[in-house]
Amino acid sequence: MAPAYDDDDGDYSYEDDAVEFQDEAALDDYMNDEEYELMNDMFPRAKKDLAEYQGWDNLKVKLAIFDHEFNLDEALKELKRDLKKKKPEETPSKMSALEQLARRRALSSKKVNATEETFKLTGRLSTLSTLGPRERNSNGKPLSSLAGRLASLQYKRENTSPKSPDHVKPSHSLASRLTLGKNNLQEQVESAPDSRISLYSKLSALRKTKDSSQVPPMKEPQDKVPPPQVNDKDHISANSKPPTFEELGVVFNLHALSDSHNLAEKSLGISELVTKRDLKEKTAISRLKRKYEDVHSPYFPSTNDQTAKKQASTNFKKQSPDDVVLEAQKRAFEDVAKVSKGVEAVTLENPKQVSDESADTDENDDKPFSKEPVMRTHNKATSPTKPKNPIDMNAFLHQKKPHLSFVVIGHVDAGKSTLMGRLLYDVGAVDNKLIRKLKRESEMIGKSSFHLAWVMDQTAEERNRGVTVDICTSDFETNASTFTIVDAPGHRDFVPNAIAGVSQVDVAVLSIDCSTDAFESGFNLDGQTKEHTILARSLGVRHIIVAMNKMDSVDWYEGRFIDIKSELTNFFEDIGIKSEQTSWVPCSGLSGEGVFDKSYPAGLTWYKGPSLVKSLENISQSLFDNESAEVTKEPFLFSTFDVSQGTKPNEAILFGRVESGHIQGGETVTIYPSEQSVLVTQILAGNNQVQVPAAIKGDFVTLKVRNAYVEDIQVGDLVAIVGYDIESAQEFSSQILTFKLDRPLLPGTPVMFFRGSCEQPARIKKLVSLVDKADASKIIKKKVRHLGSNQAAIVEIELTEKKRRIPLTTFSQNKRLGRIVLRKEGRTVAAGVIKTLDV
Ligand SMILES: Nc1nc2c(ncn2[C@@H]2O[C@H](COP(=O)(O)OP(=O)(O)OP(=O)(O)O)[C@@H](O)[C@H]2O)c(=O)[nH]1
Repeated sequence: MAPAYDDDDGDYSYEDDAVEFQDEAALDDYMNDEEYELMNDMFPRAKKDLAEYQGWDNLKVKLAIFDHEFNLDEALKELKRDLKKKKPEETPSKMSALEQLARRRALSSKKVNATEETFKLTGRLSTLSTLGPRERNSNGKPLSSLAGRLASLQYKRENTSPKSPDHVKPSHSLASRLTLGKNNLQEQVESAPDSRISLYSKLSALRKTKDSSQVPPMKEPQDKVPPPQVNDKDHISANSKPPTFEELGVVFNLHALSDSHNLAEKSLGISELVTKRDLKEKTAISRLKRKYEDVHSPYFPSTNDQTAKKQASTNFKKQSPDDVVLEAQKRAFEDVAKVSKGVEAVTLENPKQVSDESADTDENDDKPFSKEPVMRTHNKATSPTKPKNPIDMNAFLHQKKPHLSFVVIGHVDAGKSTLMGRLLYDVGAVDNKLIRKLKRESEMIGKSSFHLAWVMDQTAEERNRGVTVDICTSDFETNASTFTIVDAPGHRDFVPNAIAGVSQVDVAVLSIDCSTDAFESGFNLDGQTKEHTILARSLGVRHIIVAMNKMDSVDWYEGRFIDIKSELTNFFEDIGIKSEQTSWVPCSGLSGEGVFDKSYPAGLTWYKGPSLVKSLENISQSLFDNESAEVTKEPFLFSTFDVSQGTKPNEAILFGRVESGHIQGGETVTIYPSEQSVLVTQILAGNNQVQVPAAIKGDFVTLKVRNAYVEDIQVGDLVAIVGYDIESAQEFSSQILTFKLDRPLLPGTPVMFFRGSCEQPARIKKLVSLVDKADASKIIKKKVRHLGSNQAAIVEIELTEKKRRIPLTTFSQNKRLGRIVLRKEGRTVAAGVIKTLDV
């Protein structure tokens, strides 16, 4: 029978002695915390002890331990009585010592040979000169794996070379790097001169038959090169030693590697190959194919077990979650590039010269778009409606806990998700059952340290709304405050999502990986620590809490904390973040010290400040104290992060953030730019979407509205109380500060415009003037031809998506909604504020 749950003390209680468990998960969930910990300690030991036995599974072993009340010896005794021993040949420990030695030697010599051969081949693929000789230890064993060396070479290239316009950066994961390398190799082979392609076409064709879904079809050379002739001299017998590429007469022309501009895109860096000598086609190709696949299999060096190897290779050939998102990003940028191409073709003097090809067309209308926006507007209400059950807002504010939204930013792998998973777990926002489930699932794929990071992902999956805005939010509560976490991905390719995330919050938690060398790689190289922080500053984040994370990995060493803090403080000063806007908390997301209430290790005496959660509570309270008075005076403004159709006709569900003022059920609001006035029927808040009587500035809520035309509402639309009009515009003047630029910004330069969750293709229409960075009212220069790095300027910006205007507010109207970010070719090029609309 199913275990019963005792709600009072949070423990499971036995209703019946004969409890049956269908699977391991059921037993895990049945145990209380203490039992679960004991089990986690004993179970691995039991498994080890039963290695020579067959016929057991995890549930059986766990049940035995559980039934013997965690007396491991007794449990094992009983299990061994019931189980059969494996046959001698299946038990390596039963082999004679000599046999074991012989087997080990045979295996290791096989592995060394394979690795050496692969290294020869790969060395040529990725240029030996760049990799350098492989470091070995005193026993002659390689110090780093081939895959590691390839990944590090790739990493160096990505981080030292300018990026080409449409470059989509590879995922940081090794698997993705190697997959990308494989694809780049393919692309380069496709562009190789026809006369040199014959061997490669064969390789490609072989690969294509095997994995047609992964590899794009190879272009056939225009003039086919006759197959290489085979003569006896060059005959390679099936029994001979596998040839190296030199023996096969194949060399790579590496001149493309010197082209530093394209280096980042070239991945493994092969541009051409030339067949020098003839070879026996069949044997050579099958060998090459094997080697090629081995080299490009991310799993190659790790195992000799063929089944495992095959399974792993198959798994790695599937698109990883990273790859799926990267692919979507790539498509999005391709669309932008298409639009930008059309935009570039337009001269400023004659903006209507959009070529027919690049002009956008409506699916239902074959005509190219006109300059006039295609947008349905509705009848805007002019008089407000009263709340259905009016409440006294002052009394409501008095009893309401302060609310704070924050984003977690930082370099890839800085431990952001783990930190948030830990935080949610420790404050009680996720239950034990979920954590145990995630632990089991992550252990199954050998990534047990990720189980806390999966907490954020898990909640994201459960909340469909994350899909549109590509960020996820999670609510939690402490005794003092309520919070909304906005999770921003660290990877460079997700910066647009990070912008959307950062622009929705009051505070940023900057996660810094304090482990040895990790901070440096996230900071000094082209990492996201700097870009995210600059974005946070540009988008009006009020306070940055620096979570000095992974301090457990440096034994809570104060010197490390001080070094990183001083380097970051200099950087903060450079970008105008004041010291009173920052707090510093040493912590470990993995083990929990410094996050909520887990105390620091006894040895850590140098930090006496608040934990991460306490720091968040302090800021939340002080912002609330300073601003709650304004809430009753400001007009209600709301930005939309997600829109869906309600269950009733003409009902829309809008998820977003209250940007100013307050709202109650029964009030009428207008949605811009479609100017449709709708009635707010319900306000829902929190992870459980509980109905609340009112929402105030800073709250993340869902508004159920009636009388809506859902098809005319989009992410990024603004909602305002009746009587407060919002302009919708396509052109505006802006005061911007440029970032580090590879190329100057010119009139006509296409950019991607970001305002909160709203993202639109745009272009710089006019450079009006250069202004003083400290005081924008001081004009330094008029008649500006281009903008370089780190310059402050007044510019006119034009949105190039003509079908729909977007609702805009100036900075003076709303400090948050008036902020913008401009990106170009995957890089943030400027940030600023909107000064005036429709210039
Ligand atoms: N020693 C130690 N390792 C940690 C800590 N926090 C995270 N890690 C490890 O660091 C790795 C990355 O952690 P994540 O939480 O996935 O990092 P992330 O910043 O969310 O990664 P992205 O979302 O890919 O940018 C995982 O292997 C974690 O187990 C910590 O406090 N101490």
